[in-house]
Amino acid sequence: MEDRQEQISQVVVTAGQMRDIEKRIFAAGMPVVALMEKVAGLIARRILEISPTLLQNTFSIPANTRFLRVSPQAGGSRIGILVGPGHNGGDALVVARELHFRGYEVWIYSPFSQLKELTSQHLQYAQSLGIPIYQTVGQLPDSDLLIDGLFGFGLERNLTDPIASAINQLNELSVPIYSIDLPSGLHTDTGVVLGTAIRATRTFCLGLWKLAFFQDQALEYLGKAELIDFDIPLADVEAVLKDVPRIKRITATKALATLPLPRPAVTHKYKEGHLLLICGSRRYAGGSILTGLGARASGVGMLSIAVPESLKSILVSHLPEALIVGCPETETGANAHLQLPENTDLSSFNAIACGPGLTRDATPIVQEAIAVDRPLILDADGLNILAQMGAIATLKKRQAVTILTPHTGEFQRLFPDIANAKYDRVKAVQAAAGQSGAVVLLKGARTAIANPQGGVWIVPESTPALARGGSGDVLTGLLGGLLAQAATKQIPVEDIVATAAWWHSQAGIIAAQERTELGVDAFTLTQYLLKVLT
Ligand SMILES: NC(=O)C1=CN([C@@H]2O[C@H](COP(=O)(O)OP(=O)(O)OC[C@H]3O[C@@H](n4cnc5c(N)ncnc54)[C@H](O)[C@@H]3O)[C@@H](O)[C@H]2O)[C@H](O)CC1
Ligand SMILES: [K+]
Repeated sequence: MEDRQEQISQVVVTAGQMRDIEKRIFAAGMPVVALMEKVAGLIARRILEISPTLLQNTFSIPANTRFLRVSPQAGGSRIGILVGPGHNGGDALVVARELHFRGYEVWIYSPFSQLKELTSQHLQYAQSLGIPIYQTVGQLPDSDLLIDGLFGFGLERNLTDPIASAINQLNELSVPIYSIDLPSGLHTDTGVVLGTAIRATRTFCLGLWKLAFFQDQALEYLGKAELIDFDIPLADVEAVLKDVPRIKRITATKALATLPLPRPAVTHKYKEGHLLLICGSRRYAGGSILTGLGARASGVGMLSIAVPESLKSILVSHLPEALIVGCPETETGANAHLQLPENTDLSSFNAIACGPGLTRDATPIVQEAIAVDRPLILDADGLNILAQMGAIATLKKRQAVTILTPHTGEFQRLFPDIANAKYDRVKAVQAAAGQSGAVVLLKGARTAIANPQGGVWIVPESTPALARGGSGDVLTGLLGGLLAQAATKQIPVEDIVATAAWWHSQAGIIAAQERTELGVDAFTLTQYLLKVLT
């Protein structure tokens, strides 16, 4: 059983679920005011840890800093606290008080007249301490850091003036902004900007990760995100989430535990999976090589690659360990149909991955692959051809596992009736998996993987370095190899897909760190895959 911190770090919740979890905590006797003190105390401590430069004086902050008492005349930096009407504002006011007591020059921006009771009390106390309070942006003094406590997961509707234009002006100040729980203005679940939103330098997500953190359109507002764990009992999380399909972040711990490692001491190549790749065309020879290199990195025991006959020699030269199957080709140089060596039938493969570099002229071979009762991954033109065939009706006929790995454009062609792919990718991928019965991986800055029961894995970090032709081919090969190796094990397919996507993005991140985001072409990416594990 994973430890508490690992379990908490995987959980992703909606605003409603967070509210229900909070209600349980308060119903169990935890006073709201106490929780606010605890949470805001953790936030204040984290701010001081992150921004030692806030202390403009000669103090050096020892690593185990509790709160350093800076004498007021020491003239620490100026910190502006943005206070909203709800408990997000309450959190911010507690932070303001604590920083004030430690000698920081603090001021408060509180534009709302109607505040929740607890928030109003904290504001009153701040005022009694002599902390200056302003109601309009025009009055605000300079600052070196802003703490955004305007709105958290209680934001329900679009922001309007005056707060909307105030937020736009605050964004223009080009002063670092640390947001409490969420950048104010983001929808907690979809990450959609409700009118306008704070562009945070950092965001401290409170207690449990909110869905917004994994919606592509939120990323430019979140800044560097981290979780502030304030000891939410797992029992409360389970009680609220027990009957709903889980949305989880894939973590290194989970991904590494899903890999086919360590290998049994006694094994042989046929026990470590046999993968068939159906890919390539005269026009896109490289796609088949990249897919093969991705499969190689997975460690799969046996690799067969079916390509048009004219590509056979180049594949052999790049992948000498693979069995290259030269297939008849169409006059445009596409894979016409599968022609396996005699006495080899498709049931000898643990998994089939079909699509990279096929072109649209390879419909017959995609139909053959779909008709085979073996675990099947469809990608690239395999998906485009499936879309032409009608994805949902076609896949309903399959018994064996199907995995689809579309990017947004392919997704829309496959599932034209699923509208919200742009605004709520998690809901969209859940709908696609439910309707098609397939495990669907929707590529993006935050790739999401859903199973037909609605469970979702989200890959919580990636790199724009991967936005290049060919990186998807590498993922298909890597995933195919892991799927083939897992055939004899009882591992949920979506876990394998999430592990492949995590592995792929981690390789991109390491490569980008060493070579910049411009230096991660698909071939280089294949050379970094094993660096993730070593
Ligand atoms: N996660 C936890 O367990 C804890 C959360 N805390 C903090 O509390 C907020 C949630 O507080 P809540 O009062 O529910 O909502 P907000 O502070 O986010 O503010 C919403 C507030 O504003 C009103 N409102 C909603 N939409 C608009 C709008 N478009 N324009 C103007 N006003 C709007 C709404 O009526 C609410 O009153 C959470 O994020 C944490 O920061 C606890 O303090 C600690 C534990
Ligand atoms: K906020």
